[in-house]
Amino acid sequence: MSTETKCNPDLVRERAKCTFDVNELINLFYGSEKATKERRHFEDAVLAVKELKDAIPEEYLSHKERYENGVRKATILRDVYRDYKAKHNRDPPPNQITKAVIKDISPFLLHNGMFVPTIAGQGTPEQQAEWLPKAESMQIIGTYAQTELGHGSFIRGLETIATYDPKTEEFVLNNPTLTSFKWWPGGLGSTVNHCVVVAQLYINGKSHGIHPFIAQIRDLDTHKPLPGVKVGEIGPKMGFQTANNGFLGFDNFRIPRKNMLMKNAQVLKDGTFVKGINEKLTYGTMVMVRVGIVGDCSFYAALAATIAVRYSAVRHQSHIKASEPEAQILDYLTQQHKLFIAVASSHVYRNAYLWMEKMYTNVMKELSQDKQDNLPELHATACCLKAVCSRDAGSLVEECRLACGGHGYMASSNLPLTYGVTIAAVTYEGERTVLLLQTARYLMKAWMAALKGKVLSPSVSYLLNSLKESKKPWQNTPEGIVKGFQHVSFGKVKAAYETIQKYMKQGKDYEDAWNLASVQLVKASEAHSRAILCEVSWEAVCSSSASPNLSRVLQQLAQLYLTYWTLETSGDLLLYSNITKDDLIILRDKYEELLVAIRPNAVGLVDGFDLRDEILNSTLGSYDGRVYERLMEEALKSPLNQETVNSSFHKYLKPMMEKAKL
Ligand SMILES: CCCCCCCC/C=C\CCCCCCC/C=C/C(=O)SCCNC(=O)CCNC(=O)[C@H](O)C(C)(C)COP(=O)(O)OP(=O)(O)OC[C@H]1O[C@@H](n2cnc3c(N)ncnc32)[C@H](O)[C@@H]1OP(=O)(O)O
Ligand SMILES: Cc1cc2nc3c(=O)[nH]c(=O)nc-3n(C[C@H](O)[C@H](O)[C@H](O)COP(=O)(O)OP(=O)(O)OC[C@H]3O[C@@H](n4cnc5c(N)ncnc54)[C@H](O)[C@@H]3O)c2cc1C
Repeated sequence: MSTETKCNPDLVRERAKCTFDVNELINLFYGSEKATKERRHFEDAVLAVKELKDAIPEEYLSHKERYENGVRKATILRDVYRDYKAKHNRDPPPNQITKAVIKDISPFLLHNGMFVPTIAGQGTPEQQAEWLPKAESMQIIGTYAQTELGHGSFIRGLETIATYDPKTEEFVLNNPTLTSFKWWPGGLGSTVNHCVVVAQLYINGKSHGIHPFIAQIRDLDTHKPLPGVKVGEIGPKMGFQTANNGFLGFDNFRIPRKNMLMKNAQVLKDGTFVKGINEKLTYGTMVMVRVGIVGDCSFYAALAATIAVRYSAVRHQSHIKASEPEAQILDYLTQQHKLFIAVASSHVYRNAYLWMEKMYTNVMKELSQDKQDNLPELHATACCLKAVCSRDAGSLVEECRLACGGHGYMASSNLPLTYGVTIAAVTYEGERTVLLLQTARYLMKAWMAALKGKVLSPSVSYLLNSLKESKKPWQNTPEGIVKGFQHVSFGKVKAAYETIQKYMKQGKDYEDAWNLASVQLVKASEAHSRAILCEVSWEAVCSSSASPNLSRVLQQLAQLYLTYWTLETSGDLLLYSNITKDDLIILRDKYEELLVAIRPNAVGLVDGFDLRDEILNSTLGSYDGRVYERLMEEALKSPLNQETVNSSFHKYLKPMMEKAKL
């Protein structure tokens, strides 16, 4: 980090006010002092590579140049990872330094994030032994090709076909229609030479559902598409410009039998199909990534909050009191209302991610012992938390951007790109509504079990408690608020269930009744997610090992989250809990007190995310607060400022002005 001496004086004053030890917060957030040291050490190693620095901002490059620069940097970054591993005999610690290097999304994201994990998770030991060493060492580069032009959400409807030919012991891949073309996979456009292709398996004319296959699609030497492969890039998007998303179609393209990933289902040489213990295990990589996305949401909220809070400490505009100098915009309570929820939410998502990671690890361990009982709970929880955290994080990033006024609209603030990237997570890895409806299926089953007095899984056991406690008075404490959210979820689950029953009594079948109740079902899932986020995050701060000074601030943040959402969803609470109008007025006052209490620590709290200037990549958010200098320095990099008079003056403007004189 930069030294205090060069800092903007407002930021120096802000840091002097901080009531807790920022380093303690950093170590707590990232796990330990050792983890912080190792992460910083690795980040230093990456940033020391001169070739990774961009000569001009990415925005001035063409689509093609941006991609090529992205690949160039991704390969150098990969070398740094490899060297670290060779030297330390372990992978680099979790870090976000890719953001400092690639800025947008790496063309290798899908290779590392889904191709390798799918081989590891869906391959037999022999298949892992064949492909993992090559994939991990980047001798082959791959992606996860599932979505098609016609189908993304409903994957049982995928149209890519893999027909088994027992004579040659091969699968024949085909994309018979335009809508069957793979569309979206990252890196597919021009980067990868392999992919996991998810396709409908046909044996002797019989369909056996969707399965993952490994296909080599480009020649390893020439990189030309192999015969029978049509592949390309899908073009510019809201973000993800360097992710190199592509399309792919096969025409009688043959792959050997061993290329079907067969940890779950298998196809024997003679074409016998052997079912796996649970066909949904084929969807395993998606579950893992959904868990990871909750962690990503924490990062994006932290990044946007760091930029907006630091900028708001530096920016002065208007007066709170006419007799006093222009105020730091951070002193306006409205600004605190916009920003502190992003700081608090980042901590909430982080704690939710750590909690989900544990659940994921336990279930994977159980699955390795053929125990599947907790898989439905994992799937349902990963779906709704991914859905709610990504939508909220997108809104928080956008609110941070708006809170920076005009300068937040500048690409150099890095808030527009951050929004484009964050909001993509609402759609990828399962569209929000679709995932919330998956959770709703689980909630309906849980509710029916609750009605029968059965024991419920831990994440939904509150449904039983709420059933018993519905008469208890409201308590204006964090624990009381957590219970309140559980009551809301309980009420919405019950109402959605009863709506389905109502339609069925009117003669509708279950599917139609489900569709007619689906707005309520989605809202029940959202309420369930909020109840989990509130409970998990409150428990995490209460059980944290932080010092009293830090603990006080972390509790304030967690309470801010609880109170913010109580006020945002007061209608639901009035409907489904015993909260009163007077309780809400007390909580409104409490919320405002929390904003004021957090205010002196705002800069310390975002410093506690320990995001380097290179990761923030923002004129508004750097540690030293040289906002105006950086805005001007970046503007001067515009190609239009490299010449005093642009040729368009002589070509168009001057002739127009002269014509106007006639
Ligand atoms: C420990 C964690 C470590 C974390 C490490 C972090 C690493 C990664 C982190 C960061 C990111 C890196 C990568 C980012 C990638 C970004 C690029 C994006 C890539 C993509 O988008 S890939 C494509 C993603 N596509 C989707 O998500 C499709 C969404 N659709 C579906 O998943 C399914 O179609 C469906 C679930 C909506 C429905 O499936 P289906 O029709 O087959 O099922 P239903 O009939 O509805 O339900 C039947 C039954 O099955 C249960 N079920 C469904 N899915 C699962 C599952 N995955 N697991 C278990 N069970 C499942 C469902 O609940 C039903 O059960 P019941 O019948 O009700 O009992
Ligand atoms: C940036 C980005 C990167 C991606 N990367 C990859 C990748 O690497 N590999 C890959 O395979 N895919 C990738 N995808 C594709 C992504 O997984 C899909 O776009 C996503 O799963 C949503 O599917 P869809 O586009 O078919 O949306 P649709 O399902 O068509 O959604 C459109 C609307 O229909 C609604 N809808 C659909 N089904 C239902 C239902 N059953 N009930 C109620 N409403 C419904 C949705 O709620 C939504 O409002 C990527 C997408 C993006 C945006």
